[in-house]
Formats: sequence, structure tokens, C-alpha cells
Amino acid sequence: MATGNIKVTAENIFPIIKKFLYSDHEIFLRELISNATDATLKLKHLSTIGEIKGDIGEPIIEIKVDKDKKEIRIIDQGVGMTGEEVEKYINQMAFSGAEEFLEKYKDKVEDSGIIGHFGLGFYSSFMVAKKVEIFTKSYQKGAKAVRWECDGSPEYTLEETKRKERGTEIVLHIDDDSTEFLEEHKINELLNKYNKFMPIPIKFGTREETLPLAEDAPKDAKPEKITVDNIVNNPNPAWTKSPNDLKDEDYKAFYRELYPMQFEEPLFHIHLNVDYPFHLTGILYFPKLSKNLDPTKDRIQLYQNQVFVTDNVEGIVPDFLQMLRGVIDSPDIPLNVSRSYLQSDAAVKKIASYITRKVADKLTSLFKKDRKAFEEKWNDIKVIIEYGMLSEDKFFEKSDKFALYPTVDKEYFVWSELEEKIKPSQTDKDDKLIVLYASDVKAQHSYIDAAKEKGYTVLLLDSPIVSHLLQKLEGSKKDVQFVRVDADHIDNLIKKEDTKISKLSDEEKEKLKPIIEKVIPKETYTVQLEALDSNANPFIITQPEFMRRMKEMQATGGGGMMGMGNFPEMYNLVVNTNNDLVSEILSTKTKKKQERLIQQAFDLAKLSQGLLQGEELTNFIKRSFQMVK
Ligand SMILES: Nc1ncnc2c1ncn2[C@@H]1O[C@H](COP(=O)(O)OP(=O)(O)OP(=O)(O)O)[C@@H](O)[C@H]1O
Repeated sequence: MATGNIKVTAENIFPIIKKFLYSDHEIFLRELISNATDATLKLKHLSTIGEIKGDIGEPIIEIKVDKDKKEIRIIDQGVGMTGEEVEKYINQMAFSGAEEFLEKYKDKVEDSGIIGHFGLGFYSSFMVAKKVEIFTKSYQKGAKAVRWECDGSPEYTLEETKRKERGTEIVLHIDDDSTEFLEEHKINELLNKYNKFMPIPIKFGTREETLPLAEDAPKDAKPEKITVDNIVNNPNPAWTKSPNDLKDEDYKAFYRELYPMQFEEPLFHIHLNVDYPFHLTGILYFPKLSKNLDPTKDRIQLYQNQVFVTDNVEGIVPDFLQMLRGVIDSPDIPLNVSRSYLQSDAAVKKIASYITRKVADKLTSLFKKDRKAFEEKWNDIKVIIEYGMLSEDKFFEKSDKFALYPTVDKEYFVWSELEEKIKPSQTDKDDKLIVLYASDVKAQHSYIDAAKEKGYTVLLLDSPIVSHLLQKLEGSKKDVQFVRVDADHIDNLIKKEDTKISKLSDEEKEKLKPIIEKVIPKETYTVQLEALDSNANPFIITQPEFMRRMKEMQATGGGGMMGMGNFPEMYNLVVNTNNDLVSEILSTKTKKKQERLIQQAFDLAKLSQGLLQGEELTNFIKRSFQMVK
């Protein structure tokens, strides 16, 4: 038997480990299962290359909990260790990691989550155990089994022991302050969180399985029950397979496996697979976005060689794709590092731009392959795509191929098609292409109608960030301007000629303006007299595009003009000097009647904008009944 002192610069490393990693105690199980997995994968590799002769069977990893003895055991059938190897890897190497760790982080107690990075994996067991034993036997011929023990002081014991089976058994004698880990449900929870897709089968207890009855079994035959290993993981998850071997159904099944509480099917998936300049596999899903979507639930999961790392992929996956679901697995992602480290990591940065490109390519191919199906999905995916166009320039460049511009009549165009269609009719006198859009088909009905009557195309752009996107589109496309149909009278939106003849003379106009201004609230409405088509309404309420868009941009964050968001609503009241009613208002002699006509026309204009409510609406209805009496 050998005893010795583990060499560490600090007097006693274990209390420090505990303190450093206080919040992350539960990762001990992941670390130990990772080691067991590595040892098993090594064994399989040695067997494949002929280093190990004979059958190695189907090695599994087993977790056992003994609540009475306060023990957790992690048992593998991997390569095991010789006495020298324990000496080297557990006593010295692991501790050199510990030393480095201490050296680097002694002043930064708050920076936790760095263990794996420093090869402290095994020692994380001391976060929950007051004593740890290792029973191990190497695969090497003639190797003797050894037992190592350490109680959290720098002293350890290493001795020969009796053990026939190849592999390693770690026994954790759980500390009194960590007994929660002796609960079966807690272990199940951890296995489900961190080890659900690890590559070696993990057994935790047993379960009953009912065998199917033989076809010719008598009617009263009872099905036979057998006890089988309870394997908690799926060692071959879909993302590790080749896309050629997977059908649509398999992808959907994997989605359900990942998110058992999700009942909505995903819209489509993207299988990621890259070997150079970094390794990455994964499957991303576009979910159906609904209003009650909780962005903190069922997020993209990040794995390193099938070991769960985190479901906070901020900084790894571009912002606009955070709403997607699925998994990303890369051996190049460090297991246990702090978030700031992850974000500054060069490999991680490349991952984000690769994913962006891949998503753009997939959208392009989906659009090309089945345009109709893509159009049907557009409403569900547009927010993600529009957000991507806004935030990622590379994505914006590619989006011309698949970003759709739907009309109020549910026709869908990509930019080049739209341009071709509206260029002849919607180019104004200054050679600007005016793109008309609505945000609410019902509320803006009369304006849409007026535009359609002129043969114009009206888009329906109703996502919350659309004003930001239009700003960006106008900045990148030459001589293009977007205007919402209710921003002005249609003749003013797409100006074809400079002046229109007004029925009212300049003196008449000067007389009329103050009369109207007296009746309508000046602080909200600016009166504007304009010579429009005689068929156009007498009074039209508009909200200038610029003003409205800036306010919207303020409200949805970023951009826009400072302070605009708090500005009161301001509108224009366009008075059509060519409409007969306006002439009538001017020529009405009785002041009372004149005011009533103005009020009535004004209320009608408000009504068509959805602005007439409450008391004003009640008064309007009363007045209207009196007028038709
Ligand atoms: N179950 C095991 N079977 C065989 N060898 C093991 C086992 N557990 C640990 N070891 C050996 O002990 C070494 C130290 O383990 P430890 O978990 O501390 O660090 P690591 O696995 O090398 O790195 P990290 O876990 O930080 O990624 C391992 O590299 C391995 O050689």
C-alpha cells in the first residue's frame, strides 16, 4: 500500500473547489460520466485498431445510488487504469490542472465554471463527496486492480485490490450537505439534462418490460414480464447520423425527443454538418411562432461530443436565430468555461457566421424547391427572417433570393419580381419607385381601396420591426421609398404631375382654413388644403410616413429619433378643395350649420381611420340621426 501527499501549492484544494463552484455542484455527475465515456470510447477504438484482441462486448456505464450508505457509484467497462496511471493522471496531472487553476483564479472567486478547462473534471466529485474511492483495472495484460482513496485532504491512499472486471468504479461517499443527490429523481433529472444523448448507454436501475404475446397464444394467456436495464440515454441521436439516412419523420421524432412538452410540429429543419475549419454537427428547427411563445423555454441546446453544455446559446448562435430550436454539437466548444470566454473564442465566432450562412442557404433552397409551401409558411417565419435581415449584413445580402413581399391580396413576390411589377405604374415624377404598403387590412381599408383603384399594388407588412427594416431597405436599394397607404392621399403618395388645378381660389382657401381650424382640435391635427381628385373624400386624415415610422422605431427599440416615442400622436387633416362638400362648407351662411358640416365630415374621416371612439362616437351617432331625420 502506498500513501502520499498530493502536491498542491494551496494547503487544501478541496474547500476551494467547493467554494469556487458552489452554484454548479450538480455538474460532478456529468464530469464523471464524461470520463467514463472517454474511457469506454478509448477501449472501443483500441479494439477496432486491433490493439485489444477478443470480444469487448457492448460496454455500458452504470449509475448506482445507495441512499442508506450515502453512496453514488459510477461504473464503466472502459480501459481502466494501472496503479502508475492513477498515480500519473489522478494524483499528478489532474492536480497540475488544479494548480494552474488556483494560480490563475485565486483572485477571481466569482469566475466559476472553469473546471473542465483545467482538467479538474474528476476532482469536481469533491463538491458533493467527503470521500472518494476509485476501483480500477486496466485492459492491459497482467495489470493489477488498484484502489485509490482520498478524503478531501491532500493525502491519498493507493493499494492493490481484488477486482476481476476491466474498467473503473468511482465511489462517492456523499457529504451531509449534498444528500439531495441521493434522491433517485434528482439523479434522473441530472441524467436527463446532461447525458440524454451521450454515446455510451447509461444504465440507471432496471424496469419491467412486457413481452408481446405469440400470435397463436391462448386467449387467457398472460403476457410475460421481464426485467431489463433501464437505459436513460439515446446514444445515437439524429444529429450524429447522415442526412441521407434520415426521413422527415425521423427529424420530427427527434424534435419530440428533444422537447417532450412541445406539441406543435416544427415548420422545417436544417441539418448542420461541417468539418472545416471547425467541427460542428446539429439540427436546427424553425418552430411555429405564436404570441405566447416563451423564449426561455425549449431553447437550442449546445453539446460537446454529445455532452450537454448549455441551452444559453447567446453569442454562439446569432441573435436572430435564438428563437429557433434544436441542437448544435461541436468538440471545439470548451465544456466548462465562462460565457465571456466563450464569446471571445475564435472558433465560436466562426460558428455563428457558419450557421447564418447555412440558414440562408436552406431558406433559398426551400423557396426554390417548393415555392407554394414556402409562401404558406412565410407568416410564421417572417419575423425571424426580417430580424435577420436587419441585424446580419451577410444574411441581408442573401435574403433577396427568398425574402417575400406579400400583397394585401395574398400574392407573394421576391424583391426583383415586385420591382418589375410596380415599376411602370409606381414610379413618381422624380423617378423614385414608391412601394405602397398597409399594416392592417381592416383599419386601412379605404386607403387600400383608393390605391387599388389606381391600379397600384399594396403590400401587407405587419411585423413589429417592419419600420426598421424599411429604413434599411431604403438605405440599400437605389431610389426606392416605402410609404404606408394612409400616409397621405394617394395622389400625393405617388406624385405624377406637379400641380393640380384647384376649384377654390387662393382667397377662398385663405378664408376656409381658419373656419375649419376653429372646429377641429389644433394640437393634434394640422389642416392642409389640397387640390385632389373631385371624387376623393372631402376630408382625409393622414399620418406622415416619416413621423409615424420614427415613432414606431422608437417603440420597438433602437433607431428612430431620440424622444420621438414620447411625442403625442400628430395627424394631418387633408381638405380636398376640389370636392363639392368643401365648396358647400365655404358657402354655407349659417355659422352653426357650417360648423356642423365640418364636424360631421371630420368625424367621418376619423371613423375611416378607426379614430372615433367613446363620447365622440356617441355624439357623432346622435348628430347623424338628427341629420337624416
Ligand atoms: N473512468 C475512468 N477510466 C479511465 N481513466 C480515467 C477515468 N476517469 C479519469 N481517468 C483518467 O484521469 C484523467 C484525469 O481526469 P479528469 O476528469 O480530471 O481530467 P480530463 O478528463 O483529462 O479532462 P476534463 O475532464 O477536464 O476534460 C483522465 O484524463 C483519464 O486519463
